Amino acid sequence: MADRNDNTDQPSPFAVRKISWQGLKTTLDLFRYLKPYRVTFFIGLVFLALSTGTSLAFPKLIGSIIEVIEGKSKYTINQITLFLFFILICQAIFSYFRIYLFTKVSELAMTNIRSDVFTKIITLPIAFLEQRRVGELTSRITSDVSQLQGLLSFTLAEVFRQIATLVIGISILFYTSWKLTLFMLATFPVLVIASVFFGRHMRRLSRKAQDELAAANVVVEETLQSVHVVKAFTNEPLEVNRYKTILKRVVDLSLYAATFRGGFVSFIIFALFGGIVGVIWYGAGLVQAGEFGLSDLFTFILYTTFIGASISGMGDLYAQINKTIGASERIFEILEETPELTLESAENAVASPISGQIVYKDVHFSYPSRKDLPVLKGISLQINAGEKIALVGYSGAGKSTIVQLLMRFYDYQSGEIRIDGKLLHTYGLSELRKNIAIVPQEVMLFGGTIYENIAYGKPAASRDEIYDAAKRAYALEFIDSFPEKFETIVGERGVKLSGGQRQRIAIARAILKNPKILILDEATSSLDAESEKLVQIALDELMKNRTTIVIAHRLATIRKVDMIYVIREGRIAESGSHQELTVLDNGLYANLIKLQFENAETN
Ligand SMILES: Nc1ncnc2c1ncn2[C@@H]1O[C@H](COP(=O)(O)OP(=O)(O)OP(=O)(O)O)[C@@H](O)[C@H]1O
Repeated sequence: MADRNDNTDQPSPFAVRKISWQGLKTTLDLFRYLKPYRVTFFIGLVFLALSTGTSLAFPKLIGSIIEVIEGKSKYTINQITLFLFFILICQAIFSYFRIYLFTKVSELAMTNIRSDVFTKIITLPIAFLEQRRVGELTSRITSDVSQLQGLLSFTLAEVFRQIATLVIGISILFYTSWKLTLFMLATFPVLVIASVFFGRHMRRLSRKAQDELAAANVVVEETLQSVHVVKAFTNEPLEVNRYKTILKRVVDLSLYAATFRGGFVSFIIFALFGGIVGVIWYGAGLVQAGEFGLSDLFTFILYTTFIGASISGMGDLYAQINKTIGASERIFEILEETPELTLESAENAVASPISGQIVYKDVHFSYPSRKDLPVLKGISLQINAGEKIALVGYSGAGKSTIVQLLMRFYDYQSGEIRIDGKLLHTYGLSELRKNIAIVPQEVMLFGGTIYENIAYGKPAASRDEIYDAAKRAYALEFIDSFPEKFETIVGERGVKLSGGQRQRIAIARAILKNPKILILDEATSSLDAESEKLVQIALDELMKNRTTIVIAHRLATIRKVDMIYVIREGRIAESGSHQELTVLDNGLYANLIKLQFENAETN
């Protein structure tokens, strides 16, 4: 939990900024995802234009009814009302198709963006992914893409409608009476300036509140993730207080923002209606002077309301577009990264035919996130095909790092790693990794059935192969003890398997993968005697005929290996067989054995 508040160096997703051309270009670039659906999109645009047009016809038609009342029209009230209904029906139909088509296009395009972003994330090197928080990457796929979808399904239509309302509305008004239009327009600058000024300040405040809310969510997320730790330390009150403190900041900020929003809305209502009252006052004078018909005044007032509403909504649209640009940039950032492999190459990869001889020669390495800190300082070792070696040493010595380099999770800086005499990077990534299986310390089970979890080792495996793997991993006895057997759901929402059972699932996975090279990261926590025995037999079965590197914690495994390498501070301090190393005077291994395995030996 040490890194719970380390998000300070990440730019806030709600940071306030101006719309930049570069950002706008990025957003437009993402429009290429619309390309496959351009015909549907275009038809949607036509419906958008039609529905905007019909809604703009309303004020005119209502004006026409007044004309009938004034006796200045050649139509009857019924005729015009009928026409109004006709327009209403048209508008309903147009709006329906506009919404349906835009939603269809945006859903399809967003699905493509989401799967592209996910594909990119999953094919990026571990070094890149390690530097990001999981939550941050998830939010790119969820909220950032949703924001973009909002632009397509809603904001775009609104921008179009409001601009059309402004242009067409003001043109009709000029045509009706230029004097009154100029009078009306004179009241607008006040509205515009106020809405820009207040709008900017309010956005800043609401973004701060959103930031705080996001921080509050992080507390919930992290507390739930580490709920065992929280409860073990009886720190429930501490977590609740932490949450409450942030919530209070959210409320304070929101209330402060509300005073501005309240003031702003009041002002807008006052200014908008004040403007309308002004227009009525000036227009009524014109009607009295005979310069202007009553119906025209009616039409005029309705259009003015439309236009006023459009202008006051502009600030909101600006904010939406701004947010969308931010979201697009974050999506692009991921899409532009260079992946370590392509999905196609991974799909078509077959394990390169190797025998499994491994050579490390003077390998130096430091992690990309801590370049100045050498972790491996000249590792040299040789493992012949089918041999078993153990890496032992204190925590943090570099044992896991040695095997991570073999999987090419990271690239070493100098020295050489060869498999069957060929340099590691001459193998394709997937072809290499298909040759290696890892049984990790902490076995991760995916939500799903036991069957699916074993099949993870070889998704194309037949039922027989999976049963056989489970049998050879000594997992059948516990799988059969569940009523649903292989169909038992495990993972977050399913049955909780014990440490030993999880390990046997991992062993079954590895058996199914059938690799030439096996990496065994033994669990430090000991299992009960019965589980331990079963796991050990299963491991022995798995290690047969495979080059095996064990990160060893158990005496039972260490005794059986051909060679032990003792790692200290990134170097090989001692190497030899168990017998050779235990007799070394003041030897590191002898000490380790004494410390770690004293109990095991006496058992
Ligand atoms: N992803 C990483 N980024 C930066 N530093 C790392 C990373 N992983 C490990 N290290 C550092 O590299 C050093 C060696 O770690 P490594 O995990 O290889 O040790 P280990 O011998 O396997 O320890 P353990 O037995 O506890 O797993 C440690 O100092 C660790 O802090």
